[in-house]
Amino acid sequence: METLTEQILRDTIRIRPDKSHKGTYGRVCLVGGNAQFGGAIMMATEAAVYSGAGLNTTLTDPVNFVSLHSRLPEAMVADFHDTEQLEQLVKAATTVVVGPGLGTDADSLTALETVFKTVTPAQILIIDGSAITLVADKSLTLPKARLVFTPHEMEWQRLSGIPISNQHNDENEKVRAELNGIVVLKSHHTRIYTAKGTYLNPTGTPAQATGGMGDTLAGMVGGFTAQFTDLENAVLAAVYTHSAIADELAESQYVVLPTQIMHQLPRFMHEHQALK
Ligand SMILES: NC(=O)C1=CN([C@@H]2O[C@H](COP(=O)(O)OP(=O)(O)OC[C@H]3O[C@@H](n4cnc5c(N)ncnc54)[C@H](O)[C@@H]3O)[C@@H](O)[C@H]2O)[C@@H](O)CC1
Ligand SMILES: Nc1ncnc2c1ncn2[C@@H]1O[C@H](COP(=O)(O)OP(=O)(O)O)[C@@H](O)[C@H]1O
Ligand SMILES: [Mg+2]
Repeated sequence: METLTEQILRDTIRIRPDKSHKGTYGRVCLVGGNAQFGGAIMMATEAAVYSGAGLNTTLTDPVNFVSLHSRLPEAMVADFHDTEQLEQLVKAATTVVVGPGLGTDADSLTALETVFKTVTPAQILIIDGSAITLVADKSLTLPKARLVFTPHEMEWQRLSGIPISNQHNDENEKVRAELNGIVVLKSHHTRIYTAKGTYLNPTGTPAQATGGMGDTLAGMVGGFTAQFTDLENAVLAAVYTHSAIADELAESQYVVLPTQIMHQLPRFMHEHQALK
């Protein structure tokens, strides 16, 4: 297992060429946020926007439209119950993030199944939170796409069948290979399983142990993968950055809020950008 270093930032975060526009930096489509968990998709969306994704559209329950827009006018919104619109927006995306605050009721399942039916092999699909729980509970067939799973240990237990106490590298890698994607197994020592290798994230702090922290990471993975070309590096850099910013803030804070992390992204990415 390789331990990540700051090098992953220089390998991934690019100095932007002058000759570029919003279309250059990818389209993220985020699906989630039922009436109970609107905050989750708002945090994921805000994290994608602050990561620098060029265009961001959020499909959520309409009860979340006003609150999302009032804090984040940069994002576009649509109703996740509208299957036709969901299909259109998924088709247009570079990266789709599904699951933060999606919930597990019949409407949530319909939205997830529509995403799975619509996404194509060239597209990146980040499967987080409730979407992981639904895949496990309903034994859903995964689509052919560039898949990235972001489970915490309990979600990984549901999806992989491996109890938390037995989540060792060999067992985890075996299930990752079956899933045919990248797995970000989140914990106090997050490990990332890819076809090329297994990585340990050395950054992170218990000050991060608060609701919405993973929703924020899912949005960042969305933003990074939509704009940086190497999928594996983009995922690794997002995981490293999320917790490295938390470490900085935890030097003077008892708890670090997800919204504080995302607001540091433009500054942190500026400090770590590099030429190819
Ligand atoms: N503000 C919001 O709207 C929030 C919405 N959320 C959404 O709520 C839905 C349910 O997700 P939850 O994760 O809360 O519920 P889950 O039921 O999926 O998992 C939480 C349970 O897993 C246990 N657990 C064991 N190991 C863990 C680990 N390493 N990390 C985290 N939990 C671990 C926890 O103790 C807890 O009992 C998701 O869609 C999620 O996105 C949450 O992210 C919380 C914030
Ligand atoms: N003690 C800890 N040390 C380091 N990172 C932590 C710790 N506790 C939680 N985290 C991080 O916080 C995030 C929690 O994700 P998740 O449980 O999905 O949150 P939520 O669904 O509430 O948004 C993960 O990135 C995890 O690595
Ligand atoms: Mg989560």
